[in-house]
Amino acid sequence: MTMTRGLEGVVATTSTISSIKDDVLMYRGYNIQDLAELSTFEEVVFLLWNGELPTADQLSLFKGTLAENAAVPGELFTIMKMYPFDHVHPMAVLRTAVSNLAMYDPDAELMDKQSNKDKAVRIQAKIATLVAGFSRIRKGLEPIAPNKSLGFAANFLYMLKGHYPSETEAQMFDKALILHADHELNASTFTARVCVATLSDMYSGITSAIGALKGPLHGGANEQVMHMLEKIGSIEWVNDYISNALENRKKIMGFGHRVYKNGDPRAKILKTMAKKVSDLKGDSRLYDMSVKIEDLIKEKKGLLPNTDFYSATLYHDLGIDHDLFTPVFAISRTSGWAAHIMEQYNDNRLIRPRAEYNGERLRRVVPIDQR
Ligand SMILES: CC(=O)SCCNC(=O)CCNC(=O)[C@H](O)C(C)(C)COP(=O)(O)OP(=O)(O)OC[C@H]1O[C@@H](n2cnc3c(N)ncnc32)[C@H](O)[C@@H]1OP(=O)(O)O
Ligand SMILES: O=C([O-])CC(=O)C(=O)O
Repeated sequence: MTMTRGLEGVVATTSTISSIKDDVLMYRGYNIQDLAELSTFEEVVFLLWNGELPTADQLSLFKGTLAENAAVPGELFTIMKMYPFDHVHPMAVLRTAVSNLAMYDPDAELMDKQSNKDKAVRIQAKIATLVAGFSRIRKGLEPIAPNKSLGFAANFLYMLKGHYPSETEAQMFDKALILHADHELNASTFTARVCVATLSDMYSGITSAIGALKGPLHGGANEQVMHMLEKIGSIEWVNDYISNALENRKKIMGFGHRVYKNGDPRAKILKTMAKKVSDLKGDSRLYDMSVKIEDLIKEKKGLLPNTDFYSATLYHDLGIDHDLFTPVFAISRTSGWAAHIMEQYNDNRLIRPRAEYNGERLRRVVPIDQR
């Protein structure tokens, strides 16, 4: 048996959903740069789940189905109102809420292909409503019902803020959703696949994936990037902060990647988007700080930003609360998780690696009165 720490370089499955090769990320063979430029999040979700981009008719039907399924049972919001808002993290709320959602789905345990596809639609549609609803509830506001005439991205921003986003805001958010939708066998997707490979249900798979995404080494890094920017405060303090952090061997959130060694292609696109939105806002303070941090980390450590770095500035400038950055990531990644869950079911085998035991051996049990 060979042991690889953190499973680095281990190929654990085959997949037709997304690929990373020579630092190019593709969904179903399409470069994400092209998808971000020429498609919408709904088209990408359809692509991930069906293997093909939709025709205009298919897209219209799919968008309608998502919109029809966006409302969540009122009981869920009643339960949310009882959460202790002062210390609960929105990712903990989301993890619980998605698990709770299963209780209100009479088909939660059905395992045939069509039932799983229908469940994927329901979870994808409702997860945005759950995040927006919680955000309002904790501010003492009532959740806003989904607006069926809006696209997925615009509807989320509308339910979150209570007013319609501008076309540019909706477009930038839509592209961010596209860029976060899937990423091969990242930790949360692997978690989802391990979970459902026991033939557990899709809600369990998505719930466990949310738990894995929450961590700061994975999706939780985008919120931590914002904490860092807040702590630094101003561009003139970047040098001191970063030098000090590196001297103390602290990890800089939003930098480094297990797979990309020459840069995360999503970070480059998100950087351009963050610039556009900060220009639009007329306040480039965070963007300028971010660029300086990027230059310094590259120079001092040779590390490049990952998807969580510039998405933080972008989400901030889109007016999203900082602790909702990771739930927003989860909204998008639900599409990828669901695609992988369905792929796992299609050719399932229990995922059960081995551990190389390196603890003590052949110990004698001493009775309790002699210990
Ligand atoms: C959507 C996503 O999940 S993208 C990733 C989001 N996570 C982050 O941004 C958190 C910060 N980054 C990291 O912790 C890492 O780069 C990870 C978790 C992304 C990848 O981890 P691994 O592949 O296991 O790399 P590992 O943590 O072993 O790092 C290798 C070396 O680079 C250093 N390094 C890696 N990332 C960073 C960083 N962000 N800041 C400072 N040093 C770093 C490590 O300290 C280590 O150095 P050493 O060999 O001298 O000890
Ligand atoms: O692939 C990874 O390890 C992490 C990542 O970038 C993602 O999930 O988007």
